[in-house]
Amino acid sequence: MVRGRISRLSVRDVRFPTSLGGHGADAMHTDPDYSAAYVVIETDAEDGIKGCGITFTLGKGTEVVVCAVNALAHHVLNKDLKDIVGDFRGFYRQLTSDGQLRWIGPEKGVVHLATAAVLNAVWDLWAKQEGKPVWKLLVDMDPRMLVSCIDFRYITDVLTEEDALEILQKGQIGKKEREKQMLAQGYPAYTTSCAWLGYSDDTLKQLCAQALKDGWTSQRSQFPRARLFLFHLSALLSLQATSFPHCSSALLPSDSRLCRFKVKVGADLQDDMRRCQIIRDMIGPEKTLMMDANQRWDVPEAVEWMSKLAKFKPLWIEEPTSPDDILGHATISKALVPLGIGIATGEQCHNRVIFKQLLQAKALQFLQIDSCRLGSVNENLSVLLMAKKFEIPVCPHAGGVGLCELVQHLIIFDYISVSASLENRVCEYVDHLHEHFKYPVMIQRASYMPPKDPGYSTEMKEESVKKHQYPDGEVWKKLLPAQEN
Ligand SMILES: C[C@H](O)[C@@H](O)[C@@H](O)[C@H](O)C(=O)O
Ligand SMILES: [Mg+2]
Repeated sequence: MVRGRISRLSVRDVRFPTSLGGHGADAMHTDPDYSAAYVVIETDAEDGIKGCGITFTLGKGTEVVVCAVNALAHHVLNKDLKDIVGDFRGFYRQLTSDGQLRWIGPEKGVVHLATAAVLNAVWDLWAKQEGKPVWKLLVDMDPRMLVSCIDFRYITDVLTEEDALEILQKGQIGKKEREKQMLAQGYPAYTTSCAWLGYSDDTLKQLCAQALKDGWTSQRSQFPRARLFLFHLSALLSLQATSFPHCSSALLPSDSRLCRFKVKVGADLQDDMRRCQIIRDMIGPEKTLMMDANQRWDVPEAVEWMSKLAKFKPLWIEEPTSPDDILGHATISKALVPLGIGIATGEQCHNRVIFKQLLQAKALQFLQIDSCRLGSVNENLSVLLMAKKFEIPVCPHAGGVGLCELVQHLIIFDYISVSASLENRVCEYVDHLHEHFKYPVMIQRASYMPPKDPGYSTEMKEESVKKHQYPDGEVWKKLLPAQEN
């Protein structure tokens, strides 16, 4: 039973100096300090349970998000949790429709990242009070209740409440078996942490060798390059995506030694050629390689560059151009069809509207939700359901601090209650900073094992928060004078 009135909201600026080691660096974000605006909400209930939420940022931006969280706080304070979750759609809309703050959004940028941090804390609190991890709270929730958490404004032309309900009701079939399967085997992951752009060739080789040894192995399915090609072709011939499912298990090889790695590209073509060659040589010709350009290119440049990198057989190119350029993505997607390269995007798609249009324009083959970029579970639910309707596989983004912890809940729920499929699906994993969380992710045999602790896995260790708080935490006190000199 949910209980308590929200009596306090605090937000802290927590930063990790990851840029010093080149961790997380890509073609556009060359010095990322993985950071979080860390929100904690408390209630007047006697249980003392707190809700913890984050949004992911890259250092300097964090203080701006912290301001935005404070500006939103009055919408949450003194509210009964029962009233919030009893009309979650209304509450979501209240936060995103603040008559003044909406002007600096709407539903995008800093104010939306702040909304995500606050709502992530609410979901954590709710799940903790129910004694369940968020994925399980969602899986056990009645479809009508799930639908009542979603704001359908701006997407009813492709997904109505009735459509959503129908999808979720169909998802009830076989749910128990899929839950058992998840608990036993976990959700398949791929790793990005070997090949950040800030790493030397030696580091890349060393981390790649280690990852191979640790078994970044495909346990159930491999992305079928031939099928991907056919899918693109069908799109070109204007066939309905639904009439041509691109993930028929019949054609999937079941080689259990297949691996999944992502490499950063886009800054310098010669470097990319060299680094991709190193990885391909190490992982062999059959294993899965993804590439990520982090929005570095113009549309024609993306096509040209990827034509050169095609020989390394990437499954997808991620964020080839501006995340706002829906038609640009569609053009790139069409051009890369004959090369068998899919388009993945989403980590910087502001909201459900952008995802709607990417799907409508057939501009992506892999949809990457993000647990902090979108308005928390509520908005992610709408995107998972749209992806299901368009039969586009969801492969979540998780490169950042806390993103793996959060997004595992969404993708496990997606499998059990929405997609019912693992074909062409894989969730990103990065091996950084998990030690700062009270309930860190658990990876086994290259799969996310469903978390069992109640909540959204976002609670950080108080000691870590204190040490990394910016600018007065111990870590920054030592670093800042050195950086100023
Ligand atoms: C700055 C970050 O590390 C990004 O490079 C990262 O999120 C990346 O795009 C990813 O896909 O993991
Ligand atoms: Mg990326």
